[in-house]
Amino acid sequence: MYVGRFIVVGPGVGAYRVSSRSFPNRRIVDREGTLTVAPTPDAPETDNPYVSYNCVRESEGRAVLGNGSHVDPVTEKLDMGYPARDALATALLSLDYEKDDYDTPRIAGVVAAETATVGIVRRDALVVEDVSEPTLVATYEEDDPRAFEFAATDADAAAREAYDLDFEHAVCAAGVAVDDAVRTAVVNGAD
Ligand SMILES: NC(=O)c1ncn([C@@H]2O[C@H](COP(=O)(O)O)[C@@H](O)[C@H]2O)c1NC=O
Repeated sequence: MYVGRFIVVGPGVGAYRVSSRSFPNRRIVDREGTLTVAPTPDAPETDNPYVSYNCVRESEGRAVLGNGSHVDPVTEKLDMGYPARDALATALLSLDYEKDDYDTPRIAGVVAAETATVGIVRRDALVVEDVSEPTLVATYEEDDPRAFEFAATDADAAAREAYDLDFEHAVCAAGVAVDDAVRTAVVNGAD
């Protein structure tokens, strides 16, 4: 099954995977703790505004994950002191779903050591909820957050598990683990 981009978030652990039919020539680059989805050097030029963005950022001991430019305002709202629910709701609603051929939803999560919050804005809904166990939400098909079996407890394992999940067209994945610090890891398919 093809679900496009997806996140899995739960207290203390999270992952984000880029799956892509249309733009497979991409990778995740680690720039001092901010993880950025970027084209590989051999990628064809594109004017699609939705395929390069920060997919993981850190805010005061929490990790923010998501599939587009909304990751930045979610992080900035957290920095300002907004609760995770409000940071997600504000940023997702203001940017809304992507204005592409698929009305692609924006998905995001905030992972703290003991808590996690997941969000999606689709054409028909804005959903933001606190979750107490690993929870999946994706851009297509799996676009209602649901509890999801996810064994990883550290960042490397989370990135690997997300990359290896049985959804089509894996491109690259990021993992996060949060306890007294935020740790990140990356798996790039091209490596
Ligand atoms: N975040 C991403 O990495 C991303 N990659 C592709 N998209 C959007 O989704 C559309 C469909 O892409 P695909 O056929 O690869 O699933 C693209 O035209 C683009 O507008 C993205 N936007 C949201 O997921």
